[in-house]
Amino acid sequence: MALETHDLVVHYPGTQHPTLDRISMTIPDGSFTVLVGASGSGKSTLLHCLAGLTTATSGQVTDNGRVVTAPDPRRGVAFQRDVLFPWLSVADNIDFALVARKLPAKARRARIDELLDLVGLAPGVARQRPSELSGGMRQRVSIARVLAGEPEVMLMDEPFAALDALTRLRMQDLLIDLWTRLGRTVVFVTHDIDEAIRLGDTIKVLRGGGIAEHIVNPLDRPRPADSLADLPGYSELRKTLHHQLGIDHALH
Ligand SMILES: Nc1ncnc2c1ncn2[C@@H]1O[C@H](COP(=O)(O)OP(=O)(O)OP(=O)(O)O)[C@@H](O)[C@H]1O
Repeated sequence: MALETHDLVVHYPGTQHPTLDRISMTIPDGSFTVLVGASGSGKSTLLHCLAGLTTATSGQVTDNGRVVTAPDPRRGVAFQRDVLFPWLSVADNIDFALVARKLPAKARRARIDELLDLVGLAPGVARQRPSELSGGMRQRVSIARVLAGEPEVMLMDEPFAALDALTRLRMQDLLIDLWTRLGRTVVFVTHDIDEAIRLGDTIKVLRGGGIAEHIVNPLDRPRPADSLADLPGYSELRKTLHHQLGIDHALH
């Protein structure tokens, strides 16, 4: 089964061209897909359509064959800025997603401990408020909350963009680890070429309202951050992506 778009068009009122122009694609279950593209190419719009947060002008999104018309717990969404409730503790923020699933109190407490452990946070963090945590820790809590909803599909809109370089690499490792162990589908938006190369099995390049390129990542896993450039195929792939994103033209 899969998440699919069928001739998906989004044309925002007052704009000359459609942002998404008849996009048809298939995201198979368990795959890790990265969406890249220049600013304004429609990455967030496409992700929001997959989530059911944005309504298409025409065409449709289907999730396992069922037309997507609204957000659904099957599809968890993570944003660039964490959207934690500042007045709630970390535990209560995660609990929010568990209550929605109507789990009994005892099971919820145990699940919060498990989720914190899964994203590499110490149990003591549960009592803290988001404002007491670093950006990296807040994003870990955000991911724990998305996971608490047990989504089949994780839709991630530049979730690590606001983090410092080292924390970002650690979060990529965490995500790869979770994806490998939990076997969920991930669709991940980024601007960052190395992030796309480390994470994605397929990399879709958005340009001119469509998917200009669909690249199957030839790099074997693991793809360690400190030796990424040494992996066979890295330079070629990086060159291709630079070219596809028009970065080489911008530099000359
Ligand atoms: N609600 C809206 N109303 C009108 N235009 C919009 C709306 N949302 C997005 N757009 C326009 O659609 C285009 C695509 O935006 P989108 O945010 O999807 O691109 P993006 O590739 O995610 O960009 P970025 O990398 O800068 O986040 C932009 O030109 C943007 O101004």
